[in-house]
Amino acid sequence: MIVVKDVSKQYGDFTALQNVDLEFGNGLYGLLAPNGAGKTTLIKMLATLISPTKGEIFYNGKNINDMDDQYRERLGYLPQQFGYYKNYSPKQYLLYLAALKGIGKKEALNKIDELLEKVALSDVVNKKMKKFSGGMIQRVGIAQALLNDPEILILDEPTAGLDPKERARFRHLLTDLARDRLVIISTHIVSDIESIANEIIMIRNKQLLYKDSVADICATLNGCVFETTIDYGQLEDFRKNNILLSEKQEYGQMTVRFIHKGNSEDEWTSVPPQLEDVFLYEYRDELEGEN
Ligand SMILES: Nc1ncnc2c1ncn2[C@@H]1O[C@H](COP(=O)(O)OP(=O)(O)OP(=O)(O)O)[C@@H](O)[C@H]1O
Repeated sequence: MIVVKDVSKQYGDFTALQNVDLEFGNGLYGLLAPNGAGKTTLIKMLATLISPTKGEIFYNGKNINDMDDQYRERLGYLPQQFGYYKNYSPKQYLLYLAALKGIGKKEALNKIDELLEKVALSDVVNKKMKKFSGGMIQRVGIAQALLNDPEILILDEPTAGLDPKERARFRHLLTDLARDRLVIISTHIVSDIESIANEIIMIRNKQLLYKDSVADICATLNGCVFETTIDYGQLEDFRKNNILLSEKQEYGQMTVRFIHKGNSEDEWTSVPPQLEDVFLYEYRDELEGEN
């Protein structure tokens, strides 16, 4: 189990994270927040690439920085941008990394075959990676993170740039990997993790906002999410009085999904909150500039 205890991280005068407490057991955890919220900072601390300015991180009761290699032997990590050699085949690349990790060649070859099968790249083991799609490269990235059979697997925005089909494949793979290990994946895309994460972690204003199941996080907006149809001309006023989540134009009218706390109106339909609703609601200030 990993315990993050009262961890803060400063970059010079800038505070990236403040007083974060977290616990991770086995299973799949989705670290969900907009860009710049501090996901990579947390992940780099969990991977011992940077140290907390304050607080400690423990693995099974021991400080991970003190554990040093003992911890890293148990860790698989895929950074946001991972370096690979495009003229190498996946097999050559993984053999090279295995050698760096001190894994013997025979053992490495067996392991590499097994891993490339797991990430569905068996038919391209000897093909140069320069022809690979973004999804295929990310799967090579996962395979390299699994070389040492890690108890902990940490993936920083692994679905960036993937198409919907690759994302779906990724979700299956992650579910499979999380059966017998701790998997932490960071993303700003709700649908990447909504259906697969045991728990979602949300960070806002440098602090932990939620660490809970999707159902419990959604329940924070129970009774507050509605849909209705309005005339296009009413949209501006509607925006002033409600928090708009989405709008769709249909036959000259607008179907809007929105949040309203307080008395509702008869023509509004109350709908069950989705994780996307909570995301848009909680990060409405951060997301404002993006649309
Ligand atoms: N080395 C650094 N020096 C100074 N500020 C940094 C450094 N690394 C990150 N930051 C700042 O800390 C904040 C959190 O960055 P971080 O990369 O952890 O966010 P993130 O949620 O992972 O976003 P992204 O997905 O864009 O990487 C940002 O405001 C960022 O500019």
